[in-house]
Amino acid sequence: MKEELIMDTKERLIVALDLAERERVLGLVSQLHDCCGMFKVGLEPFCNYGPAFVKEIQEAGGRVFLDLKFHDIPRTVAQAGRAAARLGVAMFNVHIAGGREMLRAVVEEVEDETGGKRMPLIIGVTVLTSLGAEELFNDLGIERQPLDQVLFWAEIAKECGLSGVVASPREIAAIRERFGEDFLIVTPGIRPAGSSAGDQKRISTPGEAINAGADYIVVGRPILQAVDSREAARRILREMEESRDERK
Ligand SMILES: O=C(O)c1cc(=O)[nH]c(=O)n1[C@@H]1O[C@H](COP(=O)(O)O)[C@@H](O)[C@H]1O
Repeated sequence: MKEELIMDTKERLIVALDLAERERVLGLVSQLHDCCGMFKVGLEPFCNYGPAFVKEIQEAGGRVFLDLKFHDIPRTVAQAGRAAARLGVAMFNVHIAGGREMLRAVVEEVEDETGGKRMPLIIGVTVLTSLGAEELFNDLGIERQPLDQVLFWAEIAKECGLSGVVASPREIAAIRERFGEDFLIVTPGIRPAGSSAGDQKRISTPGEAINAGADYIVVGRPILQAVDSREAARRILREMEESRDERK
């Protein structure tokens, strides 16, 4: 029974493959493919191994979240989105800070590429989880508090037809309340009790994120750096499962 529940919850766990060693990454994919819903291929593995690597993960049975955080002029991002759709990724992301025209252009181009069928989820990055109020103001000149800025950008993402947003655990409840159940929330900055925060600032445990209403959680180092990565992933799944039970 518990095993069945875990299988359901596993779709919500995204493992970030932030590693440079190709064999290690492929080893993790085979070790973890039955305890997570997607593998996130971000800048590090993509710059090391390119699109062929995405294909290799897909051939090994993994669904891919392509995390390249597109942020450029509308045409460039739209064409990159088309290429991501052709790669067959399940999800990719763009910075909402690129503006409405960029966001609308990428949605349109991906719809055109896929004919609206089997479209990848397009997720908007709000305020990076490594930024706090101080950096937001001092480094980006943004006077709003992180929560207000996230809600401001989430509104734009929704208006432009994105599937949802990436936001830290601290903003999940407010996004859910304002934008409803159909707007996806993808949450990195996840740290099981006892893990070190590293460069992340706005963090929570897996259970807290699920309780607050996250659809997906993204976990990198707490799984990658564990002595037993599979056991670490399964422990996170158990915590997520317990929190879903509490939320019902
Ligand atoms: O878009 C992301 O996935 C992302 C957005 C964000 O605001 N913060 C953030 O940490 N991420 C990604 O989520 C992952 C978190 O990794 P860990 O901090 O190692 O669990 C990294 O791959 C980041 O690139």
